[in-house]
Amino acid sequence: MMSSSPAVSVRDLRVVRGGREVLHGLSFDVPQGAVLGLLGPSGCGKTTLMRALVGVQIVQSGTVTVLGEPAGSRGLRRRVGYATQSPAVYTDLSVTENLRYFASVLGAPRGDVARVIDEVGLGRSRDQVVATLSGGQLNRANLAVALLGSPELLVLDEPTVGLDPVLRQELWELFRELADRGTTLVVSSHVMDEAGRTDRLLLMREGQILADGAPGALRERTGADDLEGAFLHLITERAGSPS
Ligand SMILES: Nc1ncnc2c1ncn2[C@@H]1O[C@H](COP(=O)(O)OP(=O)(O)OP(=O)(O)O)[C@@H](O)[C@H]1O
Repeated sequence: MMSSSPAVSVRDLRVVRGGREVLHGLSFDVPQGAVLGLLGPSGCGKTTLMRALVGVQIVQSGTVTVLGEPAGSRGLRRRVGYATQSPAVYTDLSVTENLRYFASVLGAPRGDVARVIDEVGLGRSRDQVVATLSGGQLNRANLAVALLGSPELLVLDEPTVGLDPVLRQELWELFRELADRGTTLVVSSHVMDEAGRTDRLLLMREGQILADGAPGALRERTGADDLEGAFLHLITERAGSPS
């Protein structure tokens, strides 16, 4: 059951970067235990929005409430996990050494290290130095850090980039399992076929929300066979309507 109070609530969020407004007044909620997909072309503002959710982005105006507190509050530090696009792990340490280090920094239980290595499927590479991992393994090591401490909200910036279809599927299964246990996930992607695995989709374009809803409902509303078609339909519709 999803709880009635949303895990994330964003109202009229405006962000300026490099002297230019890049998020133009976004509003949306993410229910607890939902997997929200953030989709849109490169540069549309996905990373900026995620930075605002974890509280590392200076915002011009609007509010971002996470688990009942303003984004970035001290009390949220252990309750929110964030995996950035560029891996934060140390290249000269092994996978296990990295996770032990981050577990101690985050105050996560030591037993978490083995759990998260298993969850991301890096068991066979646990003692490998990060510099020698493949791109996909590196991605998963980075994701494992975000899973330490079992945060209630996971914000994952393109976690499946560079992974083969089998690994991508495994990771989406993990996201689903985490959501079933009550974790809320915000996952960005620019791969449309991944969007169908989410509970809710936020389609973004040029710093605005084009659509917000369940993948099936978006397909139905636009009459498109797939989400790629739905996305294109919405862009055309928007272009044709007076704003
Ligand atoms: N440090 C920065 N200074 C100035 N402008 C920036 C900065 N970082 C991002 N931007 C601009 O903000 C806008 C949104 O960028 P953002 O990284 O949020 O997009 P994105 O949707 O995550 O793209 P991608 O999928 O390529 O990661 C872009 O126009 C980008 O050029």
